[in-house]
Amino acid sequence: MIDVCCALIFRDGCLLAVQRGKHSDHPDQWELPGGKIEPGETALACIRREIEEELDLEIVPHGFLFPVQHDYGIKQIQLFPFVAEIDSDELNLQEHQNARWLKAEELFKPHWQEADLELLRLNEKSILNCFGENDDNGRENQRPT
Ligand SMILES: Nc1nc2c([nH]c(=O)n2[C@@H]2O[C@H](COP(=O)(O)OP(=O)(O)OP(=O)(O)O)[C@@H](O)[C@H]2O)c(=O)[nH]1
Repeated sequence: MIDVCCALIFRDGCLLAVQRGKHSDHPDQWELPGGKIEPGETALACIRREIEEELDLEIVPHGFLFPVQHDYGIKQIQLFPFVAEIDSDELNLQEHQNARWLKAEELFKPHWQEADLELLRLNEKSILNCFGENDDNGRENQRPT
């Protein structure tokens, strides 16, 4: 079982999704930024390191969601999701070919990796709540339902 951490990063009521490279496992599919936990590393240290390496960003994780286990046939992974926010607008993609900020109603639009799809379905309610967090201007009321 491969232990992998990933981050649900929210900014301005949107969730960050990133697209894997053309020559990676699962080419062109979308995922949450993150990566494998290294030996001796805590999950928290892992997610901070991976986000720094992949996006050139510092995050302060402030919550976590239910993990999922997924069997891809050739590999089995366990995915540990953290929730985090960032202030910066500056994403510097180091490994991914693309990034997009999803609105709540776009959550299932990207072609997610299978494990992510399970993770999003399992945690859907909590994730939808995160889209509205920190929005005390009532802006969420103006979103199409
Ligand atoms: N980072 C990340 N990996 C995911 C997600 N969902 C998912 O199934 N995976 C799988 O988890 C594994 C993590 O691999 P990775 O390539 O991102 O990890 P890493 O940065 O440590 O890679 P490396 O071994 O090339 O250094 C891959 O098999 C990937 O397909 C996700 O949302 N984020």
